[in-house]
Amino acid sequence: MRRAWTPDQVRACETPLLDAGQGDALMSRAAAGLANVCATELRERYGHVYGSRVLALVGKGNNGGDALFAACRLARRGAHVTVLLCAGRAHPAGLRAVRALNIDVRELDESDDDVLRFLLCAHLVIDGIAGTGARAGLPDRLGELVRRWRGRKPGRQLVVAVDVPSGVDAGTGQTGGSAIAADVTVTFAGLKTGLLIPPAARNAGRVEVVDIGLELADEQAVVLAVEASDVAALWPAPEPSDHKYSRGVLGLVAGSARYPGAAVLAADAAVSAGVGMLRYVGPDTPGGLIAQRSPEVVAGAGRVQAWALGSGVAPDEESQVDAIRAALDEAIETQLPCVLDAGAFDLIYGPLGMPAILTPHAGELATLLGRLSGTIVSREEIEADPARHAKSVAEAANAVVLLKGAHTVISQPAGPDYVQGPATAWLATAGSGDVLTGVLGALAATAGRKSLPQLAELAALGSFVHGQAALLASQGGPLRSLHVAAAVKYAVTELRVRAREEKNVGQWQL
Ligand SMILES: NC(=O)C1=CN([C@@H]2O[C@H](COP(=O)(O)OP(=O)(O)OC[C@H]3O[C@@H](n4cnc5c(N)ncnc54)[C@H](O)[C@@H]3O)[C@@H](O)[C@H]2O)[C@H](O)CC1
Ligand SMILES: [K+]
Repeated sequence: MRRAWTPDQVRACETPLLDAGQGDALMSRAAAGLANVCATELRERYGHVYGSRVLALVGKGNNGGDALFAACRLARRGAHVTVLLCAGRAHPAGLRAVRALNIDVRELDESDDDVLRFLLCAHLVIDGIAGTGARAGLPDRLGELVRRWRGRKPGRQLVVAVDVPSGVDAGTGQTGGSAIAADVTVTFAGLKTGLLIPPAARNAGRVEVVDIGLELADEQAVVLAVEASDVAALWPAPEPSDHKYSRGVLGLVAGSARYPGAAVLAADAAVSAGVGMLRYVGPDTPGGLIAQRSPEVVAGAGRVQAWALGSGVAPDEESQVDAIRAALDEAIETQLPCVLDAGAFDLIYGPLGMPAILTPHAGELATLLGRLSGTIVSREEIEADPARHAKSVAEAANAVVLLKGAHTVISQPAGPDYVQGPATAWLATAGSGDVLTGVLGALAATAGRKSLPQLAELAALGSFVHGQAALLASQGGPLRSLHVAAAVKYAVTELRVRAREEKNVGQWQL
């Protein structure tokens, strides 16, 4: 599991060490780790550190201090380093250290053209403008220069951000008018929440964590991300004694004559994800199509352990809307977990009475926000701060909210958020969401877990595996949702087999 902490949590952890006079030691470890990553990246991209042109953008705080000491280390290894002071002043000891090495130190009072020339000619730009002490957005002139640089940046140029890309809010993940877009972010002690949360997560590039001797407690992390090594342990696997009913039955109310495909895709995905049994509730079209493609599926209502409701159901499909309403009533009585999508959102007016995962995209989340809390927000506003808006709906609906997008944000009323990064942009195609509903439904039915924190973890797991299945289906090219549904089986299998091989254990032990 990837874990991230807020800047406040990191600072609280740092305070005792600073009080004990360890500040310089922390910065020196941070700078050493940063310089090592820079050197490795330079060698990989250009073959050498010696002779490479390095530009360090340096702000007035400790983030700039890290960049200055790292610049010294690179200069000692033969790099041609230029320091650009972006705020007039800078970390005093760091500045003394670069001056002692005769490193070229410039200020922002150079002309725009000169600054741009430095930016465009460097092999490597180190972004030490601001770190955890920063607000979103860069000051006006700097912001404008960074925008112009981004527009003309040479493809091979490397940008390494110190701790967080400058211009992003390290806590909330918001970006201001302009922000640095890094290839690599070298972060200290542990991930900051803004490195996982979109839109800032997009600016971070690959994130490398450098150990500087701070201990952040795993259980206090507030943003998590499921990764490949988690899947074997988290994916609900059958016991030798299981049968189809004990394994978990999913009820699916989805699709309509107008949108039959949604039901076919959700059903295919649920079967592919290894549900004990799937009961499809709905009209002959798409029922007949499902039966043709997945003969395992049983038609008609019956006992289930979870419901997946709403994909491909329009508000005027009365019989399907009634079936969703009946399923929700039953779920409230028996506390069955429900996965709600598309047409099911129209039936949500307040806190839900059963454990549920809602799977809106930004437009649907905006509608839900308006209905549940009277807040009018646009799709764009949601995309600028998805974690906050997902949390508002999670609280108002008392449910897990999985907000679909390139990054998937999973929020719950009380407990950590999860953010799953994009697997492949080819997943931006019709039917992706229906496949996800099927996967989540299968997980809810087979996991036997019902608390909202448990459902949030399942939602993150389902989202991650959905992405892995998309990678298998895509292989770097276009994909069909039907193939993503089929690939869910292979994604889970591959990750389980890999874990077994790594742990060298038998087939029932994971
Ligand atoms: N956590 C640790 O143990 C360590 C952290 N290190 C590094 O220190 C920074 C945090 O340093 P701090 O001095 O608190 O703040 P910043 O350098 O991030 O910001 C300083 C300064 O910048 C101005 N500012 C605010 N917003 C912006 C902006 N958007 N653009 C430009 N300038 C801005 C503001 O006036 C601030 O006061 C942490 O990230 C690490 O890199 C250590 O060195 C290692 C130990
Ligand atoms: K930075």
